[in-house]
Amino acid sequence: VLAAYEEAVKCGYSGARAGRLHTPHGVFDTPMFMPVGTQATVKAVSPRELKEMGAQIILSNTYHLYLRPGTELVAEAGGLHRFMDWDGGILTDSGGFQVFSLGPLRKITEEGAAFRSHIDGSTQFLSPEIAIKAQMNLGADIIMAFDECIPYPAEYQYAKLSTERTTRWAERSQKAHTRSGQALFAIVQGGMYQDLRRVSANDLVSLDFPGYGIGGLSVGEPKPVMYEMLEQTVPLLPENKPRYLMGVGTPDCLVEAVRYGIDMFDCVFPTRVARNGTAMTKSGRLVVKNAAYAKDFLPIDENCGCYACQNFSRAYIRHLLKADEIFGLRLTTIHNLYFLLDFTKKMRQAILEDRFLSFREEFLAQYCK
Ligand SMILES: CC#C[C@H]1NC(N)=Nc2cc3[nH]c(NC)nc3cc21
Ligand SMILES: [Zn+2]
Repeated sequence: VLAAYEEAVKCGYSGARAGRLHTPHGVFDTPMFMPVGTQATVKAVSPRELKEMGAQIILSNTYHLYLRPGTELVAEAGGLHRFMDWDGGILTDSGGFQVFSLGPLRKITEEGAAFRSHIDGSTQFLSPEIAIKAQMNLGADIIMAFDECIPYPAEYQYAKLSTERTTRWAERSQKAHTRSGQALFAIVQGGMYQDLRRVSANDLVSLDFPGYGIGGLSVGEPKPVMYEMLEQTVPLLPENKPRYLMGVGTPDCLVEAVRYGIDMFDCVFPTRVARNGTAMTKSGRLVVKNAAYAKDFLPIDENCGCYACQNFSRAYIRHLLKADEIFGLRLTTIHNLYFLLDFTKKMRQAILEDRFLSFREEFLAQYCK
């Protein structure tokens, strides 16, 4: 039950694999894309629409919910599933990344991170113990250890000390985690240093977690560097445990990461670009707002099975976006989420039929970032 992972099929010539993730809210297929619902909602879409498009696990952020409305309040409401009426899987991030990327940082000590709330400027403090207690209150199926995020770029010495602290904090997260039926994943750090990545992975594996996140990639480094880090790190993680590449990403990154053996992804990209009128297609991005589509009565993608493509034209969606109609954002968001969910389903099918490498070749040949 603890996010037990059973590997169904391993693709011969790469690390790609298709598996199933067991959680208290169901058994879910991997590779999987998790729509981001930072503040207990996936922006502009309802839980019913998420179900309809095939979403299995969604992500929420402890940092945001801790600051507002408060994780105790969510616990009193019956937990995050009840609060947002979502009966699928939920993964919560620990706040480690957001503390470093959102709140004006005050001070990091061995104890934890002091910061100012980006909402009201109040002084706040997160530690492994506080972040784990907050996540137990939220009641997600999978929760993340509280880590210290290495900025990019970072000096070797700084990256080394920070990675070692993340491992100590992972152990403290483990000790603070007392909720059964809920899986705690560790987060592999190490910046862009292969040796630190290997040390981080080995140290966390010896602490024995039910799954492993990989953090600090896709932060602006050249893609070959990201793939090099994956090649060095993923093989050190147990084959029978899920690997989650945090915050990634675009379809080309997904297909490469799956090739190296990544099972789970989350990314704000599809929902974020949808809100400025950009649709994702297998040939790259389509800016529906462009004048070129004013009289284009075809759907965004004729082969797409989503609600937007089945019922509406580019001209109509462009009209809504130009008129600042909320329904326009809803349609581009529905399409982008469906596109990524369907893409991971296609990758899984290709792995099961042992044709993943040709699937990857064909996709990359057609897709331009
Ligand atoms: C360094 C580090 C780290 C990771 N630590 C935690 N707790 N969450 C993350 C969320 C992310 N989103 C993105 N987007 C590119 N990268 C992420 C990295 C992390
Ligand atoms: Zn569509």
